[in-house]
Amino acid sequence: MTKPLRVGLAGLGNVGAGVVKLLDTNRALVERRANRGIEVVAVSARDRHRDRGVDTTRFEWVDDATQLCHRDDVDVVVELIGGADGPALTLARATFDCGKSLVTANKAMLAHHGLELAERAESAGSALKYEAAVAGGIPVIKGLREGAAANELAQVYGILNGTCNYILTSMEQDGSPFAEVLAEAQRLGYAEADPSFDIDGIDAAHKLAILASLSFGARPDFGAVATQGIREVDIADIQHAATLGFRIKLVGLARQEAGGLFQRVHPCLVPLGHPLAHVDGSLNAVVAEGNFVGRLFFQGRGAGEGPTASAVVADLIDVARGEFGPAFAMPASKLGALPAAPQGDHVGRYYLRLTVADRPGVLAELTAALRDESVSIESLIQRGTAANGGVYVVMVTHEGPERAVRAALGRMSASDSVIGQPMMMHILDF
Ligand SMILES: NC(=O)C1=CN([C@@H]2O[C@H](COP(=O)(O)OP(=O)(O)OC[C@H]3O[C@@H](n4cnc5c(N)ncnc54)[C@H](O)[C@@H]3O)[C@@H](O)[C@H]2O)C=CC1
Ligand SMILES: N[C@@H](CC=O)C(=O)O
Ligand code: NA
Repeated sequence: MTKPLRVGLAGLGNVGAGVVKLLDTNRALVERRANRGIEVVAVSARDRHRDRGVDTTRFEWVDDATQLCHRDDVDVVVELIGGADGPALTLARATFDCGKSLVTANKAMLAHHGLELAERAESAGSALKYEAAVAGGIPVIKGLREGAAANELAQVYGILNGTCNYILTSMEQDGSPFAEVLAEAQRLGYAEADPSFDIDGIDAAHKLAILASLSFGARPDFGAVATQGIREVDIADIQHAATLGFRIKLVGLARQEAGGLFQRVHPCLVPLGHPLAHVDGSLNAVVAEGNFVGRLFFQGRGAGEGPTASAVVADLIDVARGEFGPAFAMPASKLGALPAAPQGDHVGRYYLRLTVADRPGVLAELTAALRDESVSIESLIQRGTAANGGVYVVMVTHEGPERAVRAALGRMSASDSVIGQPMMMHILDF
């Protein structure tokens, strides 16, 4: 049998410790599948003595993670530090400079520097593998890069952040307060080091930039993703949505439109009949639509130690087998800089929730604003009393350009009758 693949592991947090546990538990199986052993030889983290629930003292300790790739006894580096820049990026560059392969779960780094890293990997004849970076344990990178490679993809979208999905599901099912559920998601190891990356949609946007690159042959471009998180989603919105036959999910969506590549992360109303509506807790799901394969639906655990380690070790098995290939859908030199589609051109139905003073004539004011922007309404309900003493007015528009709906909302917000910030959300209609 070929000599074992020797791993230098940078980062021993949730995911790093999970990788060590998985390799311990499934050692013989991994060896059979890779046709050679996979052995961690050296590790690096911030704190040498922390209890990680697994023995890491048997590995060589390296204070400076960058040194891992320079060691003669390391064939492949696994980067599980995190962060778009800083030590993770330094290590990734150094690994390719050393002519070695890199496995990473770092979506932030790939969304910002994916093209550069793919070019470096190709020049070095090395592999850049990142299955864990998008939707944790779900094999969606392999699914799109390999399984769907023969298809023209019309759109790719899904629930890409386990922490947000866990929060929205708990708010809906138990009425739990936002802050309490976020703390629980952190305890369970789902959240990013800075959880605002989760709740502000940034983490999902990192993943969407990677999915868009794989799906449309674009260079990963985090800056082109319009991003809105879940901070403004109120428990009242969740209840109104349920009354109307929807669930609220944070959805990342990329599609080719007439004006270019549309990329957005935003809370959406998902009809109960759509499979995404039933993806709950820390589960993630990705939908891709190909011109020959039709609709693909990937679902599974998107965050946490075990599922993420599963994806990291799957990549290590690829490297052990010598299965390299381009990092994204095609060689880096062929990835295009696609123009971004104007967000206002997006056509769809929208949910609008306003809190208004309970007095005559208010509804007439609101409907006048909609009429002036040529937005037509499919349904309108006035219900419940908000905490600020106003009443909720909830509307669902007919399909139309987003620009017009935003303009109408702007007019409505300017009215003295509207209290506080209105909420506007997209309805997922495909
Ligand atoms: N936790 C999850 O469910 C998932 C995490 N990821 C990604 O995996 C990566 C790791 O995430 P977690 O394990 O959750 O983070 P974590 O915060 O639990 O662990 C980070 C580790 O990196 C170490 N570290 C920090 N600076 C370092 C440096 N300069 N040199 C060496 N080690 C250093 C820390 O000591 C710690 O052991 C991140 O890129 C994250 O976005 C991806 C998918 C799921
Ligand atoms: N913080 C992320 C972890 C996985 O990528 C999430 O909650 O999805
Ligand atoms: Na994955």
